Amino acid sequence: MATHPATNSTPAGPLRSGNRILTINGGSSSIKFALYDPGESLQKTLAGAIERIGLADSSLHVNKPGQPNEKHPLPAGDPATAITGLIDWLDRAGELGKVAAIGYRVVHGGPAHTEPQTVTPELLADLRQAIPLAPNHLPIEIRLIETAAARLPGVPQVVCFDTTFHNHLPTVARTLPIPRRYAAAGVHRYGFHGLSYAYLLEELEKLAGPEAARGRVIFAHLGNGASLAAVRDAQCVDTTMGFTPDGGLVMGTRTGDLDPGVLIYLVRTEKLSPDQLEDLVTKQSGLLGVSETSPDMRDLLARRDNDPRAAEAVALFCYQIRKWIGAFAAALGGVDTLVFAGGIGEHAAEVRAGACDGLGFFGVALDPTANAANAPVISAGDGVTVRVIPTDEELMIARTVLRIVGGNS
Ligand SMILES: Nc1ncnc2c1ncn2[C@@H]1O[C@H](COP(=O)(O)OP(=O)(O)O)[C@@H](O)[C@H]1O
Ligand SMILES: CC(=O)OP(=O)(O)O
Ligand SMILES: [Mg+2]
Repeated sequence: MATHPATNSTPAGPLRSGNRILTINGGSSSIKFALYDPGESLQKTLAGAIERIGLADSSLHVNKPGQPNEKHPLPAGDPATAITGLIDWLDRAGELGKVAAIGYRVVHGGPAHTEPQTVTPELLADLRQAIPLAPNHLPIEIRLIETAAARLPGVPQVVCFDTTFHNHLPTVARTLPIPRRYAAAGVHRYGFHGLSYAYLLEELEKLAGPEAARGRVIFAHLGNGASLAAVRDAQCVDTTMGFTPDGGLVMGTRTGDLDPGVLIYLVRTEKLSPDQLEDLVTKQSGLLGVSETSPDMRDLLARRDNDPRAAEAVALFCYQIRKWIGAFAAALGGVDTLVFAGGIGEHAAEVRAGACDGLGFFGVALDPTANAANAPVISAGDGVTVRVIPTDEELMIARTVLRIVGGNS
């Protein structure tokens, strides 16, 4: 196959202090980014996000360590416009010329790509083939890679997959109960949010020691997309998301697990096309569908005293997390540590309290004051240690880039 220079990224030698690694974490409504100096301690020099992509009031938020946060209007009708705007802004800010490598979070690499690697035309072709496995994420992620590569030709690019953390799921957790021939074609549980889980596991070891990190741990990554992972002896033994990031726990706009009979019913009675069905279960459902107002937990918590639909959406989210904690406690044979992370997990005390409510029978009890303060440890008593750990997918991407593209000078 002919190579396209803009997307044929090969390592360009060791990264040096003063160079920058640009990390890009693209989602359906936001793009998070960061710049790292690849010197000794891999220091973050700048971070930010483009939010509300596709809406009239999209904006660029920038945070430089030790300086007040900046917010700039940035027209971003679609992700390609957003990334172009970001690159233009980095150029004006004098940062673009320092970018010596780019790392991307890519949600799904399909069956063929589960380990981080440099970007090649062949990889991009395979990612295009894998779009039906993550239709809400992959088209955007591919556009981001292509657009950035065209603006920064010759700069090495590395992709890091969300699925890598779950590569060794036990067969019993990996298997979906459909005819075996589909499993052979790659239809099985993959699991996602793996960069976040890998970071949280490392942080847990730093905070609580190797024994805790090798114990029975349940991680709850609760953001717009949300999942839980059960980890024992530092290996993932099960996770809520499945073949696509649409499964498992109810999410902002995604159903999570749903009786397949509902899908058959909708196709039969409403004559929905595959695209319409996808839009229904991935964009109109979840917290948005139940509340009829918003997919955003902040909005729902603010409304729930006056709007029973918002209250029901919050209650459903908490109830499902509690059920998954119970299920994963069974899978692990008990729980030593429970970790909350992600925008909701890190900031919404009410959700953590709701999720843990009634779990005292197996040793989960929260300290209400610590929980309200989003403290690092929010449990009471000597049962399960419940922690809040801010996640950092960007740092995991930067570390991977450094490993693949070249060491420190
Ligand atoms: N202070 C807060 N209280 C409650 N929810 C919050 C708070 N801050 C952020 N969130 C929620 O976190 C979610 C976004 O999480 P995030 O991890 O940033 O999402 P993603 O990376 O999946 O786009 C939204 O539902 C938002 O309302
Ligand atoms: C996998 C997934 O759902 O990612 P996000 O939470 O970023 O949408
Ligand atoms: Mg996220």
